[in-house]
Amino acid sequence: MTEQSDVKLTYAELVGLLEAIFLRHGVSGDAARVLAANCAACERDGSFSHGIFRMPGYVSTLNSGWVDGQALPLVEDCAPSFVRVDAKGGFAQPALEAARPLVLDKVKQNGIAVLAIRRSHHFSALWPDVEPFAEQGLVALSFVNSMACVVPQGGKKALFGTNPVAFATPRKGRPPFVFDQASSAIAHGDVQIAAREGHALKPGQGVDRDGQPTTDPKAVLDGGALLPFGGHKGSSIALMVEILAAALTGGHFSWEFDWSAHEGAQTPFTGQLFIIIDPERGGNASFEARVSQLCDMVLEAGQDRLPGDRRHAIRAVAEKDGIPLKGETYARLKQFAEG
Ligand SMILES: NC(=O)C1=CN([C@@H]2O[C@H](COP(=O)(O)OP(=O)(O)OC[C@H]3O[C@@H](n4cnc5c(N)ncnc54)[C@H](OP(=O)(O)O)[C@@H]3O)[C@@H](O)[C@H]2O)C=CC1
Ligand SMILES: O=C([O-])C1=[NH+]CCC1
Repeated sequence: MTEQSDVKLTYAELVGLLEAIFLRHGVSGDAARVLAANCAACERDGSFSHGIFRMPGYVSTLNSGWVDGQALPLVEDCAPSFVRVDAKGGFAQPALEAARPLVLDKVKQNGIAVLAIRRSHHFSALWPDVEPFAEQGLVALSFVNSMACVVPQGGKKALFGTNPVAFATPRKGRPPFVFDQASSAIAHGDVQIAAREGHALKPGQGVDRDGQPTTDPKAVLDGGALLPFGGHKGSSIALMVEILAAALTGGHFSWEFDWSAHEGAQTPFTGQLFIIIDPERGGNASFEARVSQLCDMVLEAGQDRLPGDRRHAIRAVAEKDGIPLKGETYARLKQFAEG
């Protein structure tokens, strides 16, 4: 195999390579492990806008000093069902890991827990944050805001982030049902990929720097903005995410942080909120079976597939054959890890 030929890595091999990159660029051992597993899982599952495509952005952000890879999250037990974490300018996922035992304990005791993370950087997909809760039999919701690049419905100024919402629930006999979606018409990562690959956007996804509708991803990235999905409805969801992920947690709104002094910085410095529920407290012993039944009914009613089906199909192939990487991408990752 030459450096330039395509390669296939196991999940463990990809995690190891990404972990070496994070460590090489100043991230603590605990955080490097969490971030590498997160990013490798995105690549394995075909979440390509948040898999290894993001590694140059992680590296340039770490090199810029914008994020603290060594931050030690401070976990605060503030009420019977409320946990707060100050991520102290580090990444959100290690903050979640630091809080997880206390959150699970509170859900067990009280049936529900809210986890509010502030002063955190989130640069990934949300589904890896919620899916593990559902694998433990819990229902989980999460909200994270990002960087101002979405204009409110009918507006002229980018104010909201692309602000995704993720939901996960266990279901009987199958992997959890999970959806994870931006509140913009398209995620910023997919606009970057479209620009790189020379694809046009769909009408209604973005505007140029003069506020005129455009399908040119470069015009969106060069001073333009994205639109909320579904007009005023997506706009309200984006607004709600700002309230839950930033106002409620004590993090920055998407328009509030200033990274201009950190050339190469790409990770939004905001907040993240989780709501975790024990469905057993609903008193319905057949909850998981009811969810499965509902999912079947949706397919029977004519929907092509359910959210998560694409990811699980790609994951199954990756688990059998390995995670495919282009040779040049693999070579670049090795350079990041070694050079
Ligand atoms: N950290 C951050 O600040 C941000 C992160 N993001 C991330 O970007 C990623 C992409 O977001 P977005 O572009 O909105 O995602 P998509 O529109 O691609 O997918 C959204 C959800 O809908 C499902 N889905 C897609 N197509 C169909 C279909 N035809 N039928 C049924 N279900 C379908 C997906 O499942 P499946 O995965 O199986 O295709 C997924 O759960 C997300 O993971 C999000 O968390 C976005 C914005 C900001
Ligand atoms: O794709 C996206 O919109 C983003 N991903 C990380 C920050 C914003």
